[in-house]
Amino acid sequence: MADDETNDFASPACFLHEIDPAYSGLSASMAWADVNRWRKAERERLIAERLAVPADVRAGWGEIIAAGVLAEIGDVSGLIVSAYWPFRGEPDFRPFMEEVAARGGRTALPVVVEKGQPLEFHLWQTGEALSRGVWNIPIPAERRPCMPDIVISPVVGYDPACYRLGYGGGFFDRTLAALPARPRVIGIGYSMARLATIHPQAHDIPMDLIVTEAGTVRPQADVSTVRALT
Ligand SMILES: Nc1nc2c(c(=O)[nH]1)N(C=O)[C@@H](CNc1ccc(C(=O)N[C@@H](CCC(=O)O)C(=O)O)cc1)CN2
Ligand SMILES: Nc1ncnc2c1ncn2[C@@H]1O[C@H](COP(=O)(O)OP(=O)(O)OP(=O)(O)O)[C@@H](O)[C@H]1O
Repeated sequence: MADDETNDFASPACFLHEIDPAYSGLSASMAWADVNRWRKAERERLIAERLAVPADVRAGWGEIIAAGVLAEIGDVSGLIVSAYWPFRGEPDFRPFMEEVAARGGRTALPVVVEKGQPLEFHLWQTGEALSRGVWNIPIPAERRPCMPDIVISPVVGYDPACYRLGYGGGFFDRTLAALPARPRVIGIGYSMARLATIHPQAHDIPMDLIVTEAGTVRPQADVSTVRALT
């Protein structure tokens, strides 16, 4: 057979582009090995792109995002809110933690106990001592494990179904899967971190919503559910 005859059949026609991007089912379009490779490359690209944004612009976006989260969570008195110590150009949520404390909430930081294991959350508020944990990430010096009511989860990338791409440790997914009660999980990031899909896998757990400087993203499935009910 001549080459040009086989070419018609070399790869099947792909209609994936016709699938509604709101489709939040698991990605069957790529094998995990390919998804994993793609995620590695996307993480590098997204981190490099956000670090290329001037620090003062990022800081301005961070303030807008923090205000958006505060508006979203409302009254936090009596609640435990976990945030994070920022690195690699993540929005700086330390002022947010101060604001939560000023409003009567308690704050916590995530702690990597061991690679491949769920995170722990430990109470920490501004001014309290920090020590260095795994990967030198600052963690509370005093160990006071807690169960947060709200978890703020910084994203490297996100998609319209509110799936989160992180740094590749699988920590938040493992943690949410292991917690006895599910906290409210708010992903936060710059709108430039948006991806059409992160190619969700069985282990990926979507955020309840994602707050960016350009607005709030809720899983599109919710939108169609609401439409279907009205
Ligand atoms: N600010 C902040 N703190 C956080 C998180 C976060 O996303 N942001 N985490 C959210 O989960 C946890 C830390 N997650 C991390 C996951 C991977 C790497 C990391 O450096 N990974 C290496 C690869 C390591 C490996 O493959 O073994 C790398 O990227 O070079 C760092 C932190 C807890 N603390
Ligand atoms: N609940 C789980 N149980 C076991 N392995 C898991 C679980 N969740 C994630 N993993 C594994 O962790 C690895 C990284 O997953 P993934 O690419 O989703 O990380 P990520 O969400 O970007 O990272 P992070 O949450 O640390 O920021 C994968 O190999 C995945 O199979």
